[in-house]
Amino acid sequence: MRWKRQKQPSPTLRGQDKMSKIAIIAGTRPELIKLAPVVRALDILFGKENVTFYCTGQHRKLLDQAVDSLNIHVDVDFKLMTNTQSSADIHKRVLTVLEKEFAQNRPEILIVQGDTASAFAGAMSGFLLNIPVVHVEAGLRTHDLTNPWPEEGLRQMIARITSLHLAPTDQAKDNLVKEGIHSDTIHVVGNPGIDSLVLARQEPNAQFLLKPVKGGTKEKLILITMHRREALDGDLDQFCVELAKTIKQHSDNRFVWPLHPNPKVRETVRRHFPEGSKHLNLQLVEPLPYQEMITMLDYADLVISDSGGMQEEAPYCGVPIIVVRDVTERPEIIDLGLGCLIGSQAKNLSEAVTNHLSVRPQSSATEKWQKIQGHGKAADRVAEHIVNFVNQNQKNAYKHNKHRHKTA
Ligand SMILES: CC(=O)N[C@H]1[C@@H](OP(=O)(O)OP(=O)(O)OC[C@H]2O[C@@H](n3ccc(=O)[nH]c3=O)[C@H](O)[C@@H]2O)O[C@H](CO)[C@@H](O)[C@@H]1O
Repeated sequence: MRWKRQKQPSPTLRGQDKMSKIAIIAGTRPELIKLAPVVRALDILFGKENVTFYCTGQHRKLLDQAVDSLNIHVDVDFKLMTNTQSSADIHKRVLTVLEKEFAQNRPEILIVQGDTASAFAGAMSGFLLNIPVVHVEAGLRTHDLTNPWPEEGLRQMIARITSLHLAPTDQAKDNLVKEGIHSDTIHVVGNPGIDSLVLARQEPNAQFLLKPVKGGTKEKLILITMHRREALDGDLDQFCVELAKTIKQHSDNRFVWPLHPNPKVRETVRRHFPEGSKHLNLQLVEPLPYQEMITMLDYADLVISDSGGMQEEAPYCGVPIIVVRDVTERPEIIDLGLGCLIGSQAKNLSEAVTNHLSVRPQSSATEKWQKIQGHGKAADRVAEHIVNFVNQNQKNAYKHNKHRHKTA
């Protein structure tokens, strides 16, 4: 996927005395996928030289794969990941490097996305240095601090220290208002991750799909991703038990599972499906480059997943999703009949697969979800609100300075 980072600022900003410096922080694959279109839109409005895309390197391999696949340029990569990193450790190191960086290159605003350690520590560094924080994907909630863990807690804490909340949906905005966030500071913008998806669908990469597994022509393709941390103490084990039954009962269909690199995920999965064992209709593969993943998704008949992004992307492509969790922060997809929640123990997985393979989601429901997600134009809305926010901040600062000079 190709996009250019342009140098000329738009007319919207030409009247300004000084060009604003914008910092954007990402640390993981999904943040990169969702922020790449935002970086591109901000480059156009503010000029590339005023937009710095920082990468903490919280997740190395998946992040590098996404950088390549999205062809996005990272300006500063802190390369923080270690093999033994704990959650506290990564938070501490992100805070430390950003404090040092911003002491030298202070941005006017700082943008974070979602609910990762990089997003939280990034927001915290802005808060502590008195730099206004903009939160993309604000307001997603399960209201259960253990699920997803630690993401739900991180999202809620980011909201407390954010100045501009860019919510993907009306529901997300309502969640924030109920938490006492002033509605003037919240804007519903859709999901910029879908902008990346729309672009990826324009250049399908079907390499992986061309490799036949069984030679069957009527087989349906079921795509699996599973990696939630709260599932690693038992639920993932139970999921594998249910999956083993399911692939047997659906032996005419093909199941493909790109395995997350987390060693705990791999070790659990390999205990149930050892390398070299004959599960002819289950393929365990390496994580797919983003573009191949989206092509695969477009070909898929069903998705089974605990991922946040997959809950947005599958329904967008009209592919039903079985969500292997107890709660979801994207209840709209269940309400619209685009998927179901079967619980983190995946009881009745096989039955759910049968049901979803026999009925496709209604196209009117898919269209509603596509509209909610912003039709691939969310990044422009994000950028527009950021321009207004920056302009407003500069006006306020000007008034404040004038007042100070008068009273001095
Ligand atoms: C439960 C939850 O909501 N979790 C959060 C989590 O992401 P989330 O749970 O979405 O994280 P994942 O690691 O599942 O990433 C999903 C993304 O990776 C892509 N993919 C997946 C497998 C593969 O082999 N190749 C590939 O490219 C998918 O197409 C999707 O775009 O952090 C995100 C970033 O802050 C947030 O937006 C989400 O809210």
